[in-house]
Amino acid sequence: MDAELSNILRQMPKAELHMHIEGSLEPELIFALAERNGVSLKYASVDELRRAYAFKDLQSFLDIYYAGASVLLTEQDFYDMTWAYLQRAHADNVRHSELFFDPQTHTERGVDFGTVVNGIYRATQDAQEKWGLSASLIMCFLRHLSEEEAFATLELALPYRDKIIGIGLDSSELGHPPEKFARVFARCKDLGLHLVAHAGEEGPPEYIRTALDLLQVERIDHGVRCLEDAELTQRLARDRIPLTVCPLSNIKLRVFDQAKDHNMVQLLDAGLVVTVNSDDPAYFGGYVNENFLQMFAALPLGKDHAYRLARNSFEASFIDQPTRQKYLAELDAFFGR
Ligand code: HPA
Ligand SMILES: [Zn+2]
Repeated sequence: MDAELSNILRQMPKAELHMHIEGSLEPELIFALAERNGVSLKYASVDELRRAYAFKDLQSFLDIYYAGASVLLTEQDFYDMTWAYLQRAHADNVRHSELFFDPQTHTERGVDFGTVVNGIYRATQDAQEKWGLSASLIMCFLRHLSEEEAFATLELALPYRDKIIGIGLDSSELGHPPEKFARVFARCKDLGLHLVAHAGEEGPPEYIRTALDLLQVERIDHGVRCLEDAELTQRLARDRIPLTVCPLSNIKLRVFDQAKDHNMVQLLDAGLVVTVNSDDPAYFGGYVNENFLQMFAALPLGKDHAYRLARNSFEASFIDQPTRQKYLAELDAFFGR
């Protein structure tokens, strides 16, 4: 890739819409927090932990991801993790980020819901103040747990309603279809929360359709398997339902073998509102710019695609209209449009 294009990808303003904050926990920070909190890990060193990051599918990743999150206990831990991510996002010229968090991973271990939200939220406020980087929180339900447990988590979240912009659905996709959570998503919609769900990462296109029809989500996280269903693909394009695609995640979790096999170009050619995101950057080999760089190096993508992907990221976001217009104006100026 030529230097001009790689500079454009690095420097263009962008939004990140699919990033699990627990997936930004770098091995060094896992070890530092384990020591600070007296938590023992089954890995002897940072290197040994990093060597375990050879995944064969989503579940083999999730097992390690939940083990890594076990070092998080105090509000300061959640703050430090979030601050480390926001610094990297700022360095990648991310202007706006929507962060997923998984409260059940922590409340199950006896960590208070408020400890989780307050630590993450305080870091987002500091990023706003320091750099003007806007960030908001999307609370995910773990789909391998029951709908009843999701309802209980929603109850815990109600006192923090003003700190949460939306609801997502993550963890093991196969065998846990969207309809399992139809009622709790309906309740979240009544509360005025934005709705998204992981669908069509490992699961079939049918899960994308049921996420739209039964959960009424506004965006699909991943969604790369939509192309197996032409009618669904047309619907996503016509209704401008954004897909938050995570290229390095897809490769690490064996959804595609290599970067050159990714279907990003086909998704764009189908007229879909594609965005590029890092998913779990500490585990998958890079933050958002690295995802752009590796896709553009491997696929026939150029400057116009860069503009379109950055534009999509702001259009697909849940930011207020004046802020969106401000970011889009900055983007147009950057590209001289
Ligand atoms: O990519 C993912 N898929 C499902 N659940 C997750 N939780 C963190 N990352 C992921
Ligand atoms: Zn994800």
